[in-house]
Amino acid sequence: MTGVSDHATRVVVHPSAEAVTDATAARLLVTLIDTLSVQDRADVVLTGGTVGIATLAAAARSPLASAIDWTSVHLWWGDERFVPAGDADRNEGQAQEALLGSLPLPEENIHRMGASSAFASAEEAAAAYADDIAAAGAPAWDVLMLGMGPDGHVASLFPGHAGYEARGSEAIAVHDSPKPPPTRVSLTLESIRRAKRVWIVAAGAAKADVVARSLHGDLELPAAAARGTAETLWLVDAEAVAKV
Ligand SMILES: O=C(O)[C@H](O)[C@@H](O)[C@H](O)[C@H](O)COP(=O)(O)O
Repeated sequence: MTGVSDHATRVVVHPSAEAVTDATAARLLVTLIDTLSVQDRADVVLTGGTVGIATLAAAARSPLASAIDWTSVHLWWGDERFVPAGDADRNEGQAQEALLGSLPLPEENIHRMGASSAFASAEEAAAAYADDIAAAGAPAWDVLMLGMGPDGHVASLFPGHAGYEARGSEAIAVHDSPKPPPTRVSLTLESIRRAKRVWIVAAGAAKADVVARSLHGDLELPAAAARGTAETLWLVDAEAVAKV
């Protein structure tokens, strides 16, 4: 894909899931401090999932969070569950509770994907999100974090599903997701691959098979195709790399 460099994927192995989330939170906050020392604005794409949300909770506990000018940080999502606003399944609600609510973030910096209470279809929510991204100048995401499912999905791009192949748009509707809830909105692989830094966070033995397959370049798995233009990092625990 154009613009994607051929840098090697790097794997950082931590001793436990907790160490993954603590270290990823610290890495995110330091990267934001660094980024905002050389540019006016940073665009970060968040992920749902256990590890992703625990990372945000770890960031909330970190003293580094107070060293960041949050008015210059814009937050986006890699995917969202198409359920009503306020539903406990919403990735943005979980992120709000874990971190966003404790930060001095202007509301206009929080780019949530649409909920089913606001949009008639996931297609409309995806189109509105693509418009939001275009209005922001289609940023090269400074950091894009992705959780990974035990099937090798990232965001809501699932192996063998049409969404993984989608081209020509920033965001898509996903139906019949193998992971509930079934209807979702996701960034496309194209949008993901515009990121400067892609960080895949994963912990636990249930991920060991797909971590090994992804790192061997098995492109049936969306996780293997998610790469940044400057950096592709796997931030994992020892159990998740046991089969590499
Ligand atoms: O909407 C979602 O469910 C997530 O965005 C999803 O892509 C998640 O990140 C992975 O499934 C990993 O989740 P765990 O960390 O809970 O295994």
